[in-house]
Amino acid sequence: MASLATTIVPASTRPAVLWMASNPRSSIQRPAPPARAVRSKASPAKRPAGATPRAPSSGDDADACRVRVAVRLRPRNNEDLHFEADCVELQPELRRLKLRKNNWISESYKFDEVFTENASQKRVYQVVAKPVVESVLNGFNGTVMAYGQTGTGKTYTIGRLGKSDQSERGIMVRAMEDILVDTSSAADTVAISYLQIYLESIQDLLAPEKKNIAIVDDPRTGQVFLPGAAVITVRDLDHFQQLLQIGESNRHVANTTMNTESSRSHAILMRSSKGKEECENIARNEVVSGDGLPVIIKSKLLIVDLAGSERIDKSGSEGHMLEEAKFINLSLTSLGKCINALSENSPHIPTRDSKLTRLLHDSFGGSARASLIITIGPSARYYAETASTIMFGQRAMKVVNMVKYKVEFDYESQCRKLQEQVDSLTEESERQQKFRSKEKEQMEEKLKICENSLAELEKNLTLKSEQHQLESFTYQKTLVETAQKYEERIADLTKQLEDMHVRYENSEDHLTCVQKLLRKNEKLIEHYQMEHSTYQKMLVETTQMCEKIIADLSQQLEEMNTSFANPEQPFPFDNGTSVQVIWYSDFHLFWSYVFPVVVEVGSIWIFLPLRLVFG
Ligand SMILES: Nc1ncnc2c1ncn2[C@@H]1O[C@H](COP(=O)(O)OP(=O)(O)OP(=O)(O)O)[C@@H](O)[C@H]1O
Repeated sequence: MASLATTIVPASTRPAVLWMASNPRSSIQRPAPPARAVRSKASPAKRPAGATPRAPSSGDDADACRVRVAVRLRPRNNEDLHFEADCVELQPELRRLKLRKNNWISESYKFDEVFTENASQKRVYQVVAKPVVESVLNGFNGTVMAYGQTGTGKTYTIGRLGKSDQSERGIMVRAMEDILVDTSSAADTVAISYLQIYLESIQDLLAPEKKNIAIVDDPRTGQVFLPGAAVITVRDLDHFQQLLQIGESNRHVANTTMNTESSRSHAILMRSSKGKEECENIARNEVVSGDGLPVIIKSKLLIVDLAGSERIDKSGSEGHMLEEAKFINLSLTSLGKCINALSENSPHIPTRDSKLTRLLHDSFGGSARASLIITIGPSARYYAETASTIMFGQRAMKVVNMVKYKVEFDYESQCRKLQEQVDSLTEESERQQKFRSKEKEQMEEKLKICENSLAELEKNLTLKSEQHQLESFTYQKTLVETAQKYEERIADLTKQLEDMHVRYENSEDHLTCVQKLLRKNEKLIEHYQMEHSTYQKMLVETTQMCEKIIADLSQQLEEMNTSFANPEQPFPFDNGTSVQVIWYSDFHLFWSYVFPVVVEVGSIWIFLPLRLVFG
């Protein structure tokens, strides 16, 4: 069994990895789907449903699952210009590389692709990484790894951000670009972890406080996990580039004689994803037989930027850097051993020798589709390092992966779905309960209002009834009283009537009496009239007589006055006789006035009743 340890020249290193998800529980082996374009947002491609699970064994199948290896030549740098001789000659059209040991000895090596120093980043991605990315998007695990001597362009090829110049973008950014284009569904997620293996300790480049992260193997499926690593969901490409930048700033880098920015750790970017539509497809057609459980395919992509191998005597590493270089070379040697074992179909693969090989256990030489790009410099000065790298690539080309299609029942999603249903039902139930209790409260309130109204009505009714009773009583009383009054009145009236009858009868009697009296009075009137006329006659006569007397007397008086005035003339009543008349007017009788007339004649008083009768 050939060992890479013997072929890899101990040197400095700087590895990096991008990791994409896997299914830890159930896996079903399936053949690799034919390579095709990365799915577009508009029409996401489905994995062929009829693929039959089987492990590649030989011939075309074995070749289809073989690790693809491309070699990339770095352009000359200032140091290379000092050495005129190149040790490599590329024949890209033949996919061959000629390695010249000296002017006489040279060897040719065939690779899956040979990139000259003029090869663009885009072309490198399309040839080396894109098929793996497509494979990952179809549900397979995939690994892209860069290996090479320090300063030959691994980080340039893998991790270049290309923010200012998009054409400079490396494999990590371009892979994520394709993944994000494919991950259009809201159900799909893209999450990454970015780690470094530094001094045999796995550290989180996105959460630097996480050091010495443990590797967990699933003995049943052979899957590798890093449960302690931060998993960040990628929002978009800008976000991803920011994450890469953060990771790069946390990566251990040193200035060596061979590279001013030499990575002192292996960087590993892991990307995990899951596709709902594919799961449904598989659930319907292939995997699930009527149990109705959703399945999910998780695929994992690892992009690894290995630390560069370096010869300590050439890199000039000392002290801590020397310590770093030893660890780097140790892990790379361990990787070489594993690749040797894999290339020779050895029953034992010493993956447990280093953190790097443990981490790559299921991704390189495991169940993943893998591509390796080896980077070399042109200078003959580094012939041995270049030769070692080429041999590493040549052995890697013999590694055949057992590409597996990872399917697992999506208990988590099913559980989440059921939980959502339970939550929704609970929410609905609570809502209903709230509604019912609110309704109950409202009903109780209404009932209370009704009861109050009823009580009020009853009260009013009682009051009214009492009032009515009182009124009725009063009315009855009044009625009785009125009846009594009427009865009394009737009695009175009856009595009055009787009285009136009596009086009428009496008045009739009286009338008869009056009539009788009238008749009597008529006679009396007649009598009185007669009497009146008699008296009138008498009055006239008396009056006449009195007037005569008065006249006589007046004459006598006159004569007497004359006598008094003439004393020689004798007074008619010289004998002393005088006459005086006295009148009384207030004396009257029925229908007549009686005037008493007193006449004094001499010493005799004569009383004369004078009666006036009015007819
Ligand atoms: N194809 C290329 N075109 C242009 N420049 C390149 C190319 N490859 C490498 N370089 C340059 O060479 C230098 C070293 O490259 P890089 O750091 O990528 O090497 P490395 O293999 O990652 O080294 P290390 O292992 O020490 O980290 C960088 O300045 C880089 O820009």
